[in-house]
Amino acid sequence: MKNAKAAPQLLFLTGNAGKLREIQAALPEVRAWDVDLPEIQSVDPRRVIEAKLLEATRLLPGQRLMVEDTSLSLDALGGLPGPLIKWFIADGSLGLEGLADVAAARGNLQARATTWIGLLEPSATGLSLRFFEGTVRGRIVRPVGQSGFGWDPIFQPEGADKTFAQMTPEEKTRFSMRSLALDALRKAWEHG
Ligand SMILES: O=P(O)(O)OP(=O)(O)OP(=O)(O)OC[C@H]1O[C@@H](n2cnc3c(O)ncnc32)[C@H](O)[C@@H]1O
Repeated sequence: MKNAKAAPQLLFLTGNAGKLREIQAALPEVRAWDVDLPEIQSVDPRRVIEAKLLEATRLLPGQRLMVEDTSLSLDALGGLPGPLIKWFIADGSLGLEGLADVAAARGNLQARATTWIGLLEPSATGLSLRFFEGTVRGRIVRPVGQSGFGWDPIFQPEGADKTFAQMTPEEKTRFSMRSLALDALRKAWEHG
């Protein structure tokens, strides 16, 4: 089995149940580690991921660790909020409606969603850190749909006529940035 060496101790550092569900659907051997680590602020997700992984491996040396960062970038805002999306859609902030309003008011609905996965593994020479990325383009629409999580209700990926939140989990998997990042990771595993 190609993934045999991935089992069973790949720890996914996350407190997000939606992300965990989707990652485990693709990689059932992944276990969650919901640890509260300081998160540096940067518009480069790789820097945020790397800092988290290095802190985590200090706490739990010798483990294979995974961190994932998913961002939503609006062309109407020059690529923001990107990795800061969580704060834009938090309660009391702009929210999904507000983001959709901004995109519509600026006359540009184009957006891209990107998942970065960082993998930190013990290696013969110390630690190996690898990144895997997946991006899909789409458009921002008024919130619609009940499934999924986060900003799923306002993102309609290219090639689909509904938002992630209107899709079944299988449909979202077919269109999602996370699937592309996971494909890249699996390819790297297959090639050793
Ligand atoms: O503990 P971690 O894994 O860091 O979880 P998080 O919720 O902080 O995760 P991110 O920074 O990657 O996510 C930024 C925001 O984007 C949301 N999000 C992540 N993946 C998503 C997806 O596939 N669809 C919709 N929203 C998503 C997520 O709920 C956050 O509000």
